[in-house]
Amino acid sequence: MVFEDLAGDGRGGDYDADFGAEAESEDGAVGLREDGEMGAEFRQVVAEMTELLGKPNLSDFFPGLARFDLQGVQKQMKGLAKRFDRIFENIIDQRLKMDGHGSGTAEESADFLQFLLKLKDDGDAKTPLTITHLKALLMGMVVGGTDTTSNTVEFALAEMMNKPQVLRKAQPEIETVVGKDNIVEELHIHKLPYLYAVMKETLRLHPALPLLVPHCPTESCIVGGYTIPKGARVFVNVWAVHRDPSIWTNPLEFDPERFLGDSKWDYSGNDFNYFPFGSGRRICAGTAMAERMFMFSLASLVHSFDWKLPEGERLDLEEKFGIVLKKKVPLVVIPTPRLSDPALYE
Ligand code: HEM
Repeated sequence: MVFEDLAGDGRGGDYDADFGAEAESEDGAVGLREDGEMGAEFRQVVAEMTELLGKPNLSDFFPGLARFDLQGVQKQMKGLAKRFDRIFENIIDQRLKMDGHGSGTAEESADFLQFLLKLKDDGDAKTPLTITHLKALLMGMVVGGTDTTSNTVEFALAEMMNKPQVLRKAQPEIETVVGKDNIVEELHIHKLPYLYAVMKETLRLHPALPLLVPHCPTESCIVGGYTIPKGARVFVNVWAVHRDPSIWTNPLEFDPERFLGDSKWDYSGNDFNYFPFGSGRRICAGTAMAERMFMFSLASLVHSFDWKLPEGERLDLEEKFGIVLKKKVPLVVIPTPRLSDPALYE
């Protein structure tokens, strides 16, 4: 197994050519053929949407030109939104059909979607949850939470391989909590302070959204002596703040230790020296999930495998700047199992 392209975007060529995963079902409905194909299409739409979100759009800078959609960004985005919608409808339909047959299958797989559908059915007359809300929520989660988290895990592993003493410290910590005869489970991840420091340090050096998301004041205001006019597009360069030598000692060094002990840094959004998840009312809605996904993925990778670079490969930590920060060259590494029982890998 080669661990590569965590972001799932190592694609090239013509995306539309791949958008052929549709088939006419017996009842004439157009649907996606197989779960696997749906998964591939899904990953592709997420990647395309993330890329498009980061594309500078003339219409944002010259609103008078917006109706011409000169770069076709709006048109492309509408197309992607339709593709997303179709995928979600398919998944929801499948789930509702399972429910309808009363086979018990849906109950067995009581997952987040199941929970949302129940919430919709139970209904709250004051703030009803409709299928449209539900689809919007799922879209927010996948667009906001997929590439951000996977890119952070990829950077963390790359940094750990670049600094083997970090890996050598993380592995025994996990081993003590989990055991070499066991795989990582969610209950373990709260007992790994060193790995948590690795996560914080990765988010300092490589914040997944280096300029946060564009903000726009509803009223003119003065910040630090500068007037920010109503409606201005404001980018906050958290990437630069996280590397500011007046705040951080050796800012360019990957050093998880700085987040250990009585470290005062947290990312609750109250400290404008360290805020990888943003701040205020629009702070990341998925911080808790990001923590769990990151910690679970990285702990599992580091606990279950030793990692090395392919023969002759050089470790490259360069970043590709965009609205979502990612590695310029995807990490390609070779895992070697390290757990005591091969059955744990089945
Ligand atoms: C390492 C992982 C992640 C990082 C670094 C991150 C970072 C951010 C940042 C910086 C913002 C903008 C905050 C601002 O401008 O002040 C944001 C917004 C958001 N994030 Fe995340 N995020 C991550 C994972 C997730 C996950 C897993 C989800 C969903 C499950 C998620 C959902 C959202 C949503 C919905 C918003 C928009 C919130 C709003 O505008 O009210 N994020 N995120």
